[in-house]
Amino acid sequence: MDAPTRSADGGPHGRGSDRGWFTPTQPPDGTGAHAPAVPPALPPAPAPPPPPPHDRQRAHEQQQAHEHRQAHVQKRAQVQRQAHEHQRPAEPPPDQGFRPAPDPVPATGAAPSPDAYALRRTLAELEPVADKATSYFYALLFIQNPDLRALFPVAMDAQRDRLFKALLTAARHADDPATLTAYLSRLGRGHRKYGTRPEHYPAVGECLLAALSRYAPDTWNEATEAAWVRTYTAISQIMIDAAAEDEEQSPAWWQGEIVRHELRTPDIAVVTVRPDQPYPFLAGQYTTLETPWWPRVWRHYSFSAAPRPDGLLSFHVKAVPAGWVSGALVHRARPGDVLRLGPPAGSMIVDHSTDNGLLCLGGGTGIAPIKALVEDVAEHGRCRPVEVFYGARHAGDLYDIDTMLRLQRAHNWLSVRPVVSDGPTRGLCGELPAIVRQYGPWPAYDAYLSGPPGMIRSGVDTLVGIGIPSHRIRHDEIGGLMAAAPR
Ligand SMILES: NC(=O)C1=CN([C@@H]2O[C@H](COP(=O)(O)OP(=O)(O)OC[C@H]3O[C@@H](n4cnc5c(N)ncnc54)[C@H](O)[C@@H]3O)[C@@H](O)[C@H]2O)C=CC1
Repeated sequence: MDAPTRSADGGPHGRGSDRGWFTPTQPPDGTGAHAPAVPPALPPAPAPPPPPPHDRQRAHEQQQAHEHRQAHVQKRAQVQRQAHEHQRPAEPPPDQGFRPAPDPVPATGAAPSPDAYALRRTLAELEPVADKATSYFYALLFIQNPDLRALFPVAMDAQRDRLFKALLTAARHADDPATLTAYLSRLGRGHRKYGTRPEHYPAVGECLLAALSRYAPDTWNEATEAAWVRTYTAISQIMIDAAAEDEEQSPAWWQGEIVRHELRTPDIAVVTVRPDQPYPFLAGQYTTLETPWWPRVWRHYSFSAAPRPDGLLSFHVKAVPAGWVSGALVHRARPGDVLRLGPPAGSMIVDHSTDNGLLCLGGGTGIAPIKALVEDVAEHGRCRPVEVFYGARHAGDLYDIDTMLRLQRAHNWLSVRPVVSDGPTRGLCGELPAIVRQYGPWPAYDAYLSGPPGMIRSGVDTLVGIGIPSHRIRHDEIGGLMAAAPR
């Protein structure tokens, strides 16, 4: 496809005036301007002393063990750095819906840059016709680039417009380079599993601009177009750089063979898979899964166990009505079936630098990452109090209560309280947040919430209301959760 003749004379990320329309640069060397601000990697441990000559075999084994440990330490540091990026405050969720800012003034009250102002005007005008603009964007993209169609699911359901939404989300944060870089880097890494390549970006950019100019004609002019070109160029570059950097360290996806499939209730299964190569992650994180029956349809699930010596990964899946992936994973999947896994993500990880207690709220299958956090605390061997409130609508929905009570018996620092909201119970009855409030206050606790978006919202409000500062409350993004709701 020919490069358009639009100009891009520098932009919010300092692109030079000679850049023109988007042109991918070489993969970064790790020191590029777009490298996310992350903590430095752990320093390498000193090499072991040279072995006596008579013990070469043992020395060889020691050297291998040392290299293995080094690789493990570096990998863990990489995962921690990536998790750190997720912890940035105000990081935009990947799919927060097509809700352009109605007012082109940023929430901070600071005056927007001219580019950000132009972008927000376009988005405000686009809002009422967002659906039409999205449809037009994809129609144009696939007509002009038929080969790109294969990167998307056969049925373009809710996931269909993720790309467009993400671009618009990014555009909204044009004046916040740190947030934007963290968000886009993660997006770029995550796009590797879709087969996205640098040469796809100009094609997408062209169609994006065509859709914007068609559906926001009143605010579209040469200056606006130049602002969008600059922004899209910067967005693309950050994503490409992050993907290239990630490519040196991780595969685009992993394959995982199902080795165990336990149906815990008629619609909830615990699925255990063996990845085809080591899969580094931290307890509390989540991944994306694709089944063989619905190619290119990916859904998020949390790891329900901390990293294990045997490398197996487990997930709790609830089949929801009309849920393609969740239905297949619960009702169709069997040992021997092979899934694909994306990279790990998420910042709901244990802060091991403090001895604060952990107050955990797990609602429904949201108990999965909470169980992983408990195992993580147990592995670190520090006796921090951990209080788990495990909520379900009915007593029969507490499908993992036996496991949680077994953990409680094994660890005297752990307390597990089942809570039922809608049905008869001999135990605690009510909504999780209200029950947790009754047991408070929780002055020396960090809070971890996982479950339906409504539970997280009211849980956060309650916890803040009883004095837990918001920086000590962790949960996955609400917008991301809604997009991630098992289907
Ligand atoms: N499978 C996984 O790995 C993970 C799943 N999740 C999310 O957890 C949710 C689990 O869904 P279900 O098992 O169907 O749970 P559910 O809808 O049966 O509810 C579980 C608990 O949350 C409470 N709750 C629900 N809405 C509430 C609200 N608005 N305010 C206060 N409490 C509320 C219920 O009373 C119940 O105690 C899904 O949204 C899923 O996306 C979250 C993290 C991991």
